[in-house]
Formats: sequence, structure tokens, C-alpha cells
Amino acid sequence: MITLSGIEKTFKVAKRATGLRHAVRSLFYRDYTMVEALRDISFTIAQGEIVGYIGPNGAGKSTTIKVMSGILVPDRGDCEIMGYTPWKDRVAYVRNIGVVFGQRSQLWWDVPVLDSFELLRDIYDVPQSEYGRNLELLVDTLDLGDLLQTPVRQLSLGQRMRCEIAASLLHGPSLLFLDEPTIGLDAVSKIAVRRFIQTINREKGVTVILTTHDMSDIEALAHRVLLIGKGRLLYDGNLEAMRTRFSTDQIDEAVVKLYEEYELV
Ligand SMILES: Nc1ncnc2c1ncn2[C@@H]1O[C@H](COP(=O)(O)OP(=O)(O)OP(=O)(O)O)[C@@H](O)[C@H]1O
Repeated sequence: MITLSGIEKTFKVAKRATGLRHAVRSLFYRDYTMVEALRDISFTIAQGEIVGYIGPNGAGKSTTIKVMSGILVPDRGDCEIMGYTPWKDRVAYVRNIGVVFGQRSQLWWDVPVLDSFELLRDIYDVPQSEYGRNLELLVDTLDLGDLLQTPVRQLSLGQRMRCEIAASLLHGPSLLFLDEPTIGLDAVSKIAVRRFIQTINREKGVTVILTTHDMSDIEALAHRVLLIGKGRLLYDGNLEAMRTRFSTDQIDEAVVKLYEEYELV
């Protein structure tokens, strides 16, 4: 379903000058540094998998998700997802994917949740009957009944996250990118979100790529993890193999050992 091969992305970042002399100089001369966010990233993911995409801060996780969702164009490499090149066939491609960035909202802040959902239905051009079926299922399984008429700005973080996840699935995508979907959630909301991810994967066969720093999310959901550090893919395998390799039951500990092995901490 997903094939990435040799994906590279470098950002050119202007250096910030400190001190008056340097600040004045920077008006005329700009110094840049190059940040190699992704270096030769290659992997394949089969339909129906739940894959945990993990790595320390600044490792390149969000950049990969942005490339795979068509938001960013890589400098080099190929990416084929369901027969599309995400950044080339963006309009057709996005009908097949759902994206949730835990730190950003795709809902309109001041209007009731249901109005945002209907706007998304129009944007994705979802037929009314399909929209009705999807909405009913999402309201039921994510327990959104009481939230639909509430403006987004009045929702708690956990309530908003459930609405964000519903919003990403209204058009019935078969691939879901979740970038830190449980960030800041309490235990009850976290478990509700996890159960929902398991349900849509099991019952609808939705493939899920999950980025998180919460190893208990990974343990609960992902059979396979991809570990990225400093833009390179360092590990691709299942959690059991990772535990055995580092002789620990604690997945957090295994991750730290892996980081140490690659001198990432
Ligand atoms: N638009 C951008 N412009 C310049 N540099 C960027 C940009 N986006 C990301 N970077 C840099 O690329 C590197 C990878 O960033 P990315 O956001 O992909 O990391 P991440 O693994 O998602 O990190 P975190 O866990 O902290 O969210 C970082 O060094 C970051 O500063």
C-alpha cells in the first residue's frame, strides 16, 4: 500500500543573529544552515497494518508524515501510496487518506462541531448517504452525541481530539495518519482513542500510521515500529524482537537503549 524509497528532505534555515553588530550585518548578508530532516528513508507498509513511527524530538517523524500526506515535496526519492504520488496527485489522493495532527486543528474554532463536519463533507464532496452512515458510526463509537452542537473553542482537549479523529474519517479513507493523537489526554480519553483506532483497523481495515512519544500507545496498538533518529531509519521490526534484543520488558527502556546504540542521546 505504501512504498517509500530513498526519500530525502533538507531545510534551509536562516541563522538568527544575536547582538547589534550581527543583527545589522544580517540585514545585508544572510547566513544559512542546512537541516537534513530526512536521509534516505525507505520502507513499505501493507494494507491493514498499524505501524508506530517513533523517534526523539526533531528526528523527522512529522516531516515524513507531511511527505506521505502530500503537504511537503521531498528533494529526492520516490513515494507511492495506493498508486498515487502524494504531492503530485494531491487532489485525488487526499480523498483516500485521513490526517490528524494532535497539535493542530482541522476544525473551525468558532462554529459548532457539526458545521465543521458539514463543511468537510462539501470539501471532500462526500455523497449525502455515505456521509450520513459514516457520521452515525463515528458519533456512536466516539461518543460525540453531546458535542456536535458545541463550538470547538468550548471543547476540552479530549473532546476536541475525538472530534478531530471523526473529522479525519468522515470521507471514509482507507489510510489514516495520526501525529500524536493522544498528546495531553487523560487516561480515560487516551483509552477511548486507542479503542477506536483498534476498532476502525479491525472492522474497516483502515491502515494506521501512528506517531507518538507515548510508548504505551505503541504497546497497545502497533505490532510493528519504525524508529527514526536524525533523519535516518534505525529500526524496523516488531516490539517483541525489540524487547528480546535489549533484554527488557519495558518498551521505553528498549527505545532508550536503541537511541544510545545510535548515539542519539
Ligand atoms: N519547515 C521547516 N523549516 C525548517 N526546518 C524544519 C522545518 N520542519 C522541520 N524542520 C526541522 O527538521 C527536523 C525534523 O523535524 P520534524 O518536525 O520532522 O521532527 P519530529 O520527529 O516530528 O519531532 P518532534 O517529536 O519534536 O515533533 C528538525 O530538525 C526540525 O527543526
